[in-house]
Amino acid sequence: MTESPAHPALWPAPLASGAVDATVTVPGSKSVTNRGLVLAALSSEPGWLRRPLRSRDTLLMAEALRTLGVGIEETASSSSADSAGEAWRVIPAGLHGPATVDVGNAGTVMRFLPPVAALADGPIRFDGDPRSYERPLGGVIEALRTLGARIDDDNRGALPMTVFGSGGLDGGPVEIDASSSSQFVSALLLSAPRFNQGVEVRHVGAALPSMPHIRMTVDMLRSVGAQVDTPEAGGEPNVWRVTPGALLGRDLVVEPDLSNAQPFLAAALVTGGRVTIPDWPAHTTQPGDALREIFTTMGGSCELTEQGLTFTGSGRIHGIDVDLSEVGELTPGIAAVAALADSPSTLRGVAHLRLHETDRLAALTKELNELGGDVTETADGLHIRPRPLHGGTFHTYEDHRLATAAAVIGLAVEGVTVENVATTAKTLPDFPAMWTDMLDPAAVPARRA
Ligand SMILES: O=C(O)C1=C[C@@H](OP(=O)(O)O)[C@@H](O)[C@H](O)C1
Ligand SMILES: C=C(OP(=O)(O)O)C(=O)O
Repeated sequence: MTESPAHPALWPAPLASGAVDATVTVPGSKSVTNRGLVLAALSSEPGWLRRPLRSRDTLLMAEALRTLGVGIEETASSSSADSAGEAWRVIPAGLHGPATVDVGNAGTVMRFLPPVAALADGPIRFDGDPRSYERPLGGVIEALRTLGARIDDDNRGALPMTVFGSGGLDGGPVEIDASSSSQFVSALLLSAPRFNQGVEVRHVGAALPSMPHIRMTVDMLRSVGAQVDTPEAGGEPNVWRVTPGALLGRDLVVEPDLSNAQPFLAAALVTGGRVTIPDWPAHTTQPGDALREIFTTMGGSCELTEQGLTFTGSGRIHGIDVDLSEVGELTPGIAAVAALADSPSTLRGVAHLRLHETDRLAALTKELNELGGDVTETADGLHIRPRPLHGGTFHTYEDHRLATAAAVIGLAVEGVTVENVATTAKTLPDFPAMWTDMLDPAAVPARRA
């Protein structure tokens, strides 16, 4: 539905002239912002989101909630905790249809909002980018039907579709195969305090990916007063229960997006330099926190201080054999670094990436090989044997993480151009400028004047 840029430009990825040495302030987490918006919209009193991410995915979420009747005001923040000085004030209201929701290609919007729509009164139509029609949604649709919703999915198990909200949902027990996306489970849990009977979600089927994102859902639900039973807390494996009840309006400061910190940390690794990310949380459910260990194994070292996380490259990059099923969204950035390493890598546990923004395994294989790489797809990941790479056009398939991965390669390989770098707007609209600033921090005041 939303227009993509008509002629995606070619962006010459800058070659690093030496070791980077920069402090990079990374905007808020997509996953936290979009959960925070949904929970605030379902609360019984107004709340705040401070330092929210403003990117395509989060603006689509905010717009969709507004369309349903929720008040979301842009406001200068009064909190000293918010040095960015910006916040969203969310004012819950009755949820109404008819309405149309544009999900773009945001997994969080296309999965988290259908349960919200089932609580509205009136039909809510869901549509999005062509790729959104291909991304898995059937589990959410079937689960909502089991819980009492009426849904017309003309594409049978996918978008576009209409949820005929009836002002409430029975809820109760439901089985779901969420092996294609953890967001199925998160979606049902997030709205469940508002279901008449709450929910008992039982994942059946193959392994569930992205567990940290489910923990994020549970933590954020609890922080607004929801009662959630989890497998970790001594419950049954693969079963989550949410008790019905009112949610509190909270004041939430959104953490920096640690997965979006990845290309900048990778720059330190690839150039043997140093990058500091301020406000790196000491405790977090974000999967990006795993980069501390993964990139250290690949050749750097890191230190968490009051200034943030400082990652220092050693000048050597090592291959890695790693199961990324918990942190799948880090795969493109790890693959980029692995292609520049001094030994082969095996990335495992990420078959579900074939159904992300693009088929990430196929796209990484093709694009790295076209630059001279030697990458093969496995059933559930990639084998990457580093080779000397050459310049060329790196296609991004409207995938923000392909674009940032290409920029990492471009630091070390002359003549890499990135097709449609603007696709980074999905979660990081300022990426090209942030990248340039990182490479030449001394020139930032002049550039920004
Ligand atoms: O819940 C979330 O915020 C997310 C969960 C993960 O989805 P999958 O489980 O579909 O990989 C992740 O890849 C995505 O970027 C964000
Ligand atoms: C998989 C991703 O996004 P989405 O939320 O659209 O699933 C991602 O950001 O890597």
